Amino acid sequence: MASQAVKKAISEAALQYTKPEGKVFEYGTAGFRMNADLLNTVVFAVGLLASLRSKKLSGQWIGVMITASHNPAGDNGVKLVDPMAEWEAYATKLANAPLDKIADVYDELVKEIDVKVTNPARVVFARDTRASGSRLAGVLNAALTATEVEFVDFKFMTTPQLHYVVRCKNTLGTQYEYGEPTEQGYYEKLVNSFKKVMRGVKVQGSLTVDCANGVGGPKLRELMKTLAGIDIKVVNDDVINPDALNFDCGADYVKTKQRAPPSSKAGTLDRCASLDGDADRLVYYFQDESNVFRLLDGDRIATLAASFIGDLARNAGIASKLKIGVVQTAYANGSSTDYIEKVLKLPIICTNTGVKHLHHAALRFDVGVYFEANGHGTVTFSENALKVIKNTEPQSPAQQHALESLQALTDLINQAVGDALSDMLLVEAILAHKGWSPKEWLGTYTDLPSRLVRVEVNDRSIFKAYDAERKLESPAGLQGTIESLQSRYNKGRSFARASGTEDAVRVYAEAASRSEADDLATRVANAVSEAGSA
Ligand SMILES: CC(=O)N[C@H]1[C@@H](OP(=O)(O)O)O[C@H](CO)[C@@H](O)[C@@H]1O
Ligand SMILES: [Mg+2]
Repeated sequence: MASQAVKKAISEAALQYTKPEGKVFEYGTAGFRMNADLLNTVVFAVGLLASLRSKKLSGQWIGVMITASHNPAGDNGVKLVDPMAEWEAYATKLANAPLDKIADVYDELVKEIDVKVTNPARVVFARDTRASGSRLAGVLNAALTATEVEFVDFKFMTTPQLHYVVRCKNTLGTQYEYGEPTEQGYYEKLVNSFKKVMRGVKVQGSLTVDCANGVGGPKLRELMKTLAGIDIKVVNDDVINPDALNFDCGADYVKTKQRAPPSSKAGTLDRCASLDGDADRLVYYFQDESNVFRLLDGDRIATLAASFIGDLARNAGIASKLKIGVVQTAYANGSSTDYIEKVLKLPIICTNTGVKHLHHAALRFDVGVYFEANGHGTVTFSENALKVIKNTEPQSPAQQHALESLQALTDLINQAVGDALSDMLLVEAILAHKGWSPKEWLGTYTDLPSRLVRVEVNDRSIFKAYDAERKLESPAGLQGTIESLQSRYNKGRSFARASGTEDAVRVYAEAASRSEADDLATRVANAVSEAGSA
């Protein structure tokens, strides 16, 4: 049971805030995310939750990130750094508790989760550059203070930087020590490993990086202070104008609109990349000789990384000892799936949408390459993989070079979470090794034209998916309709699922030609709309 003093402190702190009337909160795929004005009590609840979670894990460091990623500047959000399926329900419960009862709900959870309240609790938190961030950090501070948590406020950080710090703090002094738990430690790890991976090769040409006017901008500039060997042109790094964030720029804009930010001045065949608002998503693109916009999305980064790591493993003579695999979602372009299976000859797991599902599945491989098509992703290395890479005795200089490159990759890649800055260095290193421009990268396979449509319905919860969200079990009959529609198109594939972050159903369709993909998407969207208004 929580002490009377703690309960009193929680009540007093909570009553400084006002709960938005009639609003029901739910912890979703991306934590809590909404208009920043509604978030005080939600952030307070997450502070209490972080305290419970840390105590439950005997004082392990828990990370809390205040961000709304690619959402408009007026939104904000909050999420815990570690994936926590069953804890989402506790988060929801605390967030919806009336403020005068929140200390009692906290206490009920202490009992329900069986938390030893005398355990220490430790939390680190950070925020992106949104104007509302400092107010919300203050709320979090109040919740952590009330529950007597030891905490560190890292101020501005990218989401992956906070993940990095959490992992470093929790592995300090163990055999899995991940690095120095500071922002500087993060840059040093990236810069040093990039240098090692780049031994003997050079990055060709420049890279223009659109930072979505978010926290990635200043952090990329910080990284560039010690990073050698790449000519990076930073654009859209205005964090002063509060409305600029994600406006007409950023990874989400580029992926959704399938075009470069209007402000882009990049020339033909120039390599460009975009980050999202909290720098955990990355996409590449360029303008080809016919001035056609060409996107290199998460599927492309996954195939590039899988092919490179596969080659290195073969050159290092350890391919038979490492199970390399790729994890995708239903949104992956069918051509990328084909390429992975038929050309790279690697196994694929398809999971539900949301990085936590992909990350979890990736851990089933020794080297698990996972990316969502929209650019969230990374590569995980198992304990066995790390051991094999470290302990194999090279029999030739070529083998030694491959082993050293693999070793450096395990440091360059942020294994805690998908990280746009780390992924960017990975892509740059691979292109340099392969001697590829983005054109050769694009040439590995041809994407099927695809279309993503958002359909608003009365109640999206009636759309229940299965088979990694590729099929619908309800509303009854809809799956049959979708299948009969897609069978009419050459290479037609379509599915519908309720979004986890927006009040809508998403429809995806791909087919052999642009007009077929559009047509299939429209027809399935109509069927969804009809089923959703019944
Ligand atoms: C099709 C799509 O891009 N869906 C996104 C989106 O999820 P939805 O559940 O589709 O709203 O937001 C998630 C969180 O950022 C991200 O992981 C996911 O990839
Ligand atoms: Mg993001």
